Amino acid sequence: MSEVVSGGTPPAVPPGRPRLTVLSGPSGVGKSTVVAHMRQAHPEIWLSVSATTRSPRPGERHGVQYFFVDDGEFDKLVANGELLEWAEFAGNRYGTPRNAVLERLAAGEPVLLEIDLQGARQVRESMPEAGLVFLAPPSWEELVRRLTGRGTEAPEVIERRLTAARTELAAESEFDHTLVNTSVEQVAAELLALTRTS
Ligand SMILES: Nc1nc2c(ncn2[C@@H]2O[C@H](COP(=O)(O)OP(=O)(O)O)[C@@H](O)[C@H]2O)c(=O)[nH]1
Ligand SMILES: Nc1ncnc2c1ncn2[C@@H]1O[C@H](COP(=O)(O)OP(=O)(O)O)[C@@H](O)[C@H]1O
Repeated sequence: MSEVVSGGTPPAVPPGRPRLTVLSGPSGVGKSTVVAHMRQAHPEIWLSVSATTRSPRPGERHGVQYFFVDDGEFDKLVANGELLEWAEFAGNRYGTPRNAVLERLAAGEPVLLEIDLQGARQVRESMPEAGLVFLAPPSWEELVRRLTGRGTEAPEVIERRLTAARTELAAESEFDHTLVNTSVEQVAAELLALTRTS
């Protein structure tokens, strides 16, 4: 007869070893770059694809970087409870589709969310076992350089994002871990370690 240890299926996420990791940090700090670098070598880390009302940048594709939806569609996602969290950021709305995340977690796979501070706070409330990681710039000047140098936003959009960045940088202490994005390779390795143990 096989031994019954706890009388049930073990939880997909053992206590103290959450497999849900949230990565936040100011726009332009390098979140997408670091995540892409990590996932190139470790595609098993599943990255949630968010819904957003912002317009695609050149090269972005529906269902890859984001699900690009209009205001009405986003309203429906909210009304139907289909989002795990959502927030308005610099004039657009962004949200994490709930079911896909829960399915991956139930399957025991490591899940990564790349979301803003407001979203990170909501996840902390609804899924306190999540590991919250803050990606910080080496300096304010370097953040401005990266955001401007990326060349994807108009000057007034950059200004909005830098205003949000001040609030986000001030909230760093709410996170479980801070990684400073000086070297993409190094930070990607540190993030990988956190997705496994955070
Ligand atoms: N709350 C929340 N924030 C998101 C979500 N998806 C993306 N974001 C955040 O929205 C902000 C703007 O994203 P984006 O327009 O792609 O600009 P970028 O991060 O500067 O490349 C970033 O802080 C993202 O992390 C989401 O599903 N929920
Ligand atoms: N460690 C780094 N050193 C120098 N430039 C970086 C580094 N990480 C990212 N970048 C650059 O900074 C810009 C913003 O990076 P991105 O990944 O788009 O940021 P985010 O996703 O946080 O908005 C990009 O042009 C990217 O190539």
